[in-house]
Amino acid sequence: MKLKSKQKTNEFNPQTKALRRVKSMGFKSLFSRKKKSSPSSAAAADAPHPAFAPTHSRSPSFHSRAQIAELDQVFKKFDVNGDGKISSSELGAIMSSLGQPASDEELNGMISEVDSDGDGFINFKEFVELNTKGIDPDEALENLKDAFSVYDIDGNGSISVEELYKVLRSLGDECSMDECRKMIGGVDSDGDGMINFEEFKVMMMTGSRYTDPHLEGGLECGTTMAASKMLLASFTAFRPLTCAASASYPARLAPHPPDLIKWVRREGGFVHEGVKIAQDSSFGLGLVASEEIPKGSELIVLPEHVPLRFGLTESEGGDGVDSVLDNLARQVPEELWAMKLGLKLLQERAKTGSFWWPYISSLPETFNIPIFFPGEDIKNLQYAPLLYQVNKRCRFLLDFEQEVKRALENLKPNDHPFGGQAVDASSLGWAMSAVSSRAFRLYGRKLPGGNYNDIPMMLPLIDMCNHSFNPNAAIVQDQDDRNMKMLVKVVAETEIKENDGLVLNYGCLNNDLFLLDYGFVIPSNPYDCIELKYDGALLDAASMAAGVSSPNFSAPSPWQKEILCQLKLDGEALLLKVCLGGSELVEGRLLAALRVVLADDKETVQKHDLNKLKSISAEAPLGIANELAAFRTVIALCVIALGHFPTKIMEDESLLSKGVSDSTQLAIQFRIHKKSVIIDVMRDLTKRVKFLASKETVATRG
Ligand SMILES: C[S@@+](CC[C@H](N)C(=O)[O-])C[C@H]1O[C@@H](n2cnc3c(N)ncnc32)[C@H](O)[C@@H]1O
Repeated sequence: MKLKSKQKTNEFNPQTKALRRVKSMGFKSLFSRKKKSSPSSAAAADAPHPAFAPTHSRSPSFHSRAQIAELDQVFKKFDVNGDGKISSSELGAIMSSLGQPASDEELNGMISEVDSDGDGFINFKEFVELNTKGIDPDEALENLKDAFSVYDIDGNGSISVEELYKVLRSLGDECSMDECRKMIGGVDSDGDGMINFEEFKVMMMTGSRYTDPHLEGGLECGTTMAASKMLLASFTAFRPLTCAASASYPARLAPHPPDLIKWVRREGGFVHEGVKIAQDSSFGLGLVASEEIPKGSELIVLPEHVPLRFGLTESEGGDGVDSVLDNLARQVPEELWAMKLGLKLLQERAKTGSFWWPYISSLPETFNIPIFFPGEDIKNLQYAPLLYQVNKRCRFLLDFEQEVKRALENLKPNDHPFGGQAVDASSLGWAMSAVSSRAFRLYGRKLPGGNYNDIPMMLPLIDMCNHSFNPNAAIVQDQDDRNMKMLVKVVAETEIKENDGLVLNYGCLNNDLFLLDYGFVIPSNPYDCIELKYDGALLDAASMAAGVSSPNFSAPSPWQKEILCQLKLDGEALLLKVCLGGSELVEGRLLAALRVVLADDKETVQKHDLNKLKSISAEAPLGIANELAAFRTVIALCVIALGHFPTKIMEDESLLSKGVSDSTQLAIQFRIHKKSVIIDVMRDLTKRVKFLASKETVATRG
């Protein structure tokens, strides 16, 4: 089924739009000014700037002395060497600080577009002209919104003194809190001590206080300074990678992130009227149905530009990734793919005016996953295979931190992919966890052969869906053949009742993966299992404990060895990890090995195909006695495995009942579930043993 695209163009995407315009239209677009298309306005746009020829002005808001003073200040900041003109390399620095690096050729093209005197530089007159003519009001408003979001760090719709202070200081401005207070006071027309968007707009457009036509010099000065500094900051600021703790639970990067549903709709996506974001008592935020929704309904449709991906070039519909990031990503092992996309996420988190900021600001500030557990709680997991994975990830992050530092150390500030900010193991860990707990691996574009490539993506809003093995919604992808755009949708798999959460199945995973990647575990998870090493000596011990006389797992006969090789439990291509539990109960390779090594008749074994020997539902293929010996050996193995846990389930439960930290609670729950898996396997096999023993007795009697 092909979906009709609901999306027109990327109308509300200032970031992509700016980039596209910069690349295609040149330097003027850097300041997001657009000539009007009507002949009269085009003519007006070509008129000299009011400051130089007031009679031709069509842009009264830029007449003011304050405005020229602001532009002068901005010009001086850009004109790094102070020679009164902006050179190609200075322009390159600006572009990079905007996260849009340009080649020499592009830079020269941009300069020549505005360089009316043809000297290869942009002088102040050309700069003012560029910034003041042919302004499209809608677009100017959009740009102001972007600029406003730079300061409105917590996204609550107002710029506080602290926010202004933080942003200006982060730009190296030595301003004091007092100065920031004054700047805000000069603009704050409703007197609430903050700048809301209306006040910001007036300040940026007029550079003056709109409530009072008889401005005092001091006030105007304060306002002009604020506007000027903010204008500059909006071009060059970055988002801090560290974040103050938020009071609300679950803590998000911004305490009051924007409404993601509105954002998705604004971006041309679709969100069903009956879908709302709500707090779930145990799963954090989630999506719920505020009305009954019929089966088959589309719940969310994301246009192609909304998912956050790594490494798609512009021509592929992405926004490209810079070479520093690319080189770093190459050093990430495939199994830690989440770190690759994490690099991109971190870059966007640091970037001012990132298109994805409304989404990123709503991400959790921290993740309760084992790499962030205190050492004591890593030990509390009590399960070696998981401890190994956690240590591996921690070691990777520490090593990767060094790689990142090395890659960033000799970079020019403007080439820095994270806006000049230091990136350490914990910020890398945040990004990796954000991706591992929220990204989906979906189809990318259709390849020429008709196949699709597989791309991890972060899906804003869709990733608010929590997990269930009995989902009521599913992700569907559709390519709109007219524009080859890939849409990602969530569709109701069942009828959804009012107040039901929308839940997706994240995958049939064991608790190790749920804990490592998502920070939760599932009781009675049908896919949970325990991992053991196939070890001849251990199996001999287990077998003897089960009453099997002289088992020969340590020294199998040549024909048994041959079969063990086929099972990868001997020989060169060894894969000694085997599992108990999960849907198979006893992993087929282990079961076949037990049956074969406990059999002493080569001919009987060779009558059977290996797949039959691997199957637990094949009823005692090598005879009841052999099956009983195999199952009893597994039960004894389970007893040994249980004995490896330092605590018993009852002790764990008693600890939980006393009240412990979140990470201790998770670690204890995890180990309880692992022990339960072992106990369940023992229980199931004991039933089978009883049944087989009764059959054996009947057979013997018979
Ligand atoms: C893709 S996000 C879902 C949205 C998330 N609840 C939030 O607040 O943003 C995945 C995270 O949700 C939580 N979660 C989802 N399903 C869960 C479940 N079945 N049990 C416990 N936590 C769950 C976990 O914290 C997980 O890392």
